[in-house]
Amino acid sequence: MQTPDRSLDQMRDTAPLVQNITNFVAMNVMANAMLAAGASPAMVHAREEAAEFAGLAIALTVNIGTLSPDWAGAMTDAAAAANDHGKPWVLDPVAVGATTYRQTVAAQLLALNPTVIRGNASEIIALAGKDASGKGVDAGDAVSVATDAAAVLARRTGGVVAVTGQTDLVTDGTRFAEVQNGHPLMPRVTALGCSLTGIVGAFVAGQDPFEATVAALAFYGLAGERAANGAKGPGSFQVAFLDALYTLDGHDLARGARIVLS
Ligand SMILES: Nc1ncnc2c1ncn2[C@@H]1O[C@H](COP(=O)(O)OP(=O)(O)O)[C@@H](O)[C@H]1O
Ligand SMILES: Cc1ncsc1CCOP(=O)(O)O
Ligand SMILES: [Mg+2]
Repeated sequence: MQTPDRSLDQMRDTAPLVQNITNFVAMNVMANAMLAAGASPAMVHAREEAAEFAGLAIALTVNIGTLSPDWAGAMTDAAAAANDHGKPWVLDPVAVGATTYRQTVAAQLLALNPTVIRGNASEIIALAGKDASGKGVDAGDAVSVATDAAAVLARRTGGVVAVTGQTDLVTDGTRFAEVQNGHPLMPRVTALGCSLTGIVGAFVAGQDPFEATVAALAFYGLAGERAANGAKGPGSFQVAFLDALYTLDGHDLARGARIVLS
């Protein structure tokens, strides 16, 4: 398995162009997080150009946080184009369990076999068609409760599923990894899950999806730990978090990643 520090270095060496079709809340937060980490984000969602841009970008991320019909069409077009071009793409099924419309669009996206699905436990459980306890965009279920749903989705899509929360879980249906990095201030700042999806997109570009996803989660969680050191609350944490994504290097990650494989 490639070590997470090598994955980080490879991502930074290539500074991949990642197309993101994300939500209105996340757009700025996510672009800044991706830039700080060393990637090159582009938020491109018009249906007239989304698929064409997917051919230019190295990877695509799709997030259903503030969904509307026009955007949903751009999402399926871009994901299909990414598949046609052999580019990896990452699905963030924000609040999928909340409404029938989200479930319908998420099912269309799932049928396009995302390379990686990244969501909180309630989203992963709902996406697998089971009863979840999500509260809008926030999780109401523990990550451990989503293990079976994650494995089912991974086998169904042939991709990787990452369930995030207090301790993260990554699986490709066969391999499982627990990523123990992170800090409780992270879910107190909006769009940090969405931003992580963008970071995963940057790591999977040209890398093994399972290894790259594990590395991205460890890197992100460790940046959260570093940022929390000295933060007074969500406001100062958010600023320090951007700095930590920028300053954290391969040596820090090799020392600080807490990953358990099974
Ligand atoms: N209670 C927690 N303790 C430590 N890290 C957390 C906690 N909750 C979430 N995180 C971290 O926050 C990041 C975003 O995950 P999450 O909050 O699950 O996403 P979302 O915002 O989509 O619900 C991940 O890196 C995750 O590990
Ligand atoms: C608050 C909100 N409402 C619709 S999308 C969104 C952002 C959700 O971000 P995250 O899933 O990263 O917490
Ligand atoms: Mg989310």
